[in-house]
Amino acid sequence: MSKGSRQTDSPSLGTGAAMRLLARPITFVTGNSKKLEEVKAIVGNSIAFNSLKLDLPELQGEPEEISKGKARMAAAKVNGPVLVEDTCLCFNALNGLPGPYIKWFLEKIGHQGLNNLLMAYEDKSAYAMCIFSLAFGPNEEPLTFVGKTLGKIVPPRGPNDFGWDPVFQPNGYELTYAEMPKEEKNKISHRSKALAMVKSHFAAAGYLLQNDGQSA
Ligand SMILES: O=P(O)(O)OP(=O)(O)OP(=O)(O)OC[C@H]1O[C@@H](n2cnc3c(O)ncnc32)[C@H](O)[C@@H]1O
Ligand SMILES: [Mg+2]
Repeated sequence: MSKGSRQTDSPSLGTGAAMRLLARPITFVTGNSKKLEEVKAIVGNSIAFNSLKLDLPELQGEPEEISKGKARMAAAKVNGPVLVEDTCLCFNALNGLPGPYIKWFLEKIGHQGLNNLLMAYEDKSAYAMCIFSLAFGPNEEPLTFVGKTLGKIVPPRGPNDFGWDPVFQPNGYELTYAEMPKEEKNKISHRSKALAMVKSHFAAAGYLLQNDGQSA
């Protein structure tokens, strides 16, 4: 884990960086409206933010570095503090792949193709991982917040609303993410675990952020 990273199971919080956000609204940048929907539902009123719909380039590399690079690009576009996230779906039998490349895998081979990738392996276990990055400007080291949910890859079940939800069944559930009520997914998801860290980070600084009503 690199410098500035927070993991769900090690909530050590620093307050210095968050204090600097007081004067400026934060912008959550994503091209994915389903992500935005979930982020809004999970944070409720606890973090005020603007949003900007922007498709940033898909980077390559280790997941945390990808998320940080995305934050730097977003901060350069917005010219202010930003929050971004990058989502991975990692198959243990494939040493973590497709990981950050899941978007293209899903687009090219679909749900059945993702199952087929694991056909030769007994081990169908996988984890969903979300890495939020908070950046104050394009030239500053972003802070990262990592959330993981463990599960397995199954033949698709449930509505095809959001990405790979129909093929991911979290441990302890008989339902895929897609089959769960949204509120249930948002209680246990990789995204909600990472956002809990983001919320703690802001809460530790003792204030709530204000937005300026600008969202797209
Ligand atoms: O603009 P950004 O935020 O990058 O949005 P994106 O859709 O490009 O998202 P990623 O680069 O993080 O790629 C993650 C892929 O996984 C999908 N995805 C993300 N979160 C998911 C979730 O909770 N359930 C199912 N699919 C998800 C998403 O639709 C993409 O295909
Ligand atoms: Mg993306």
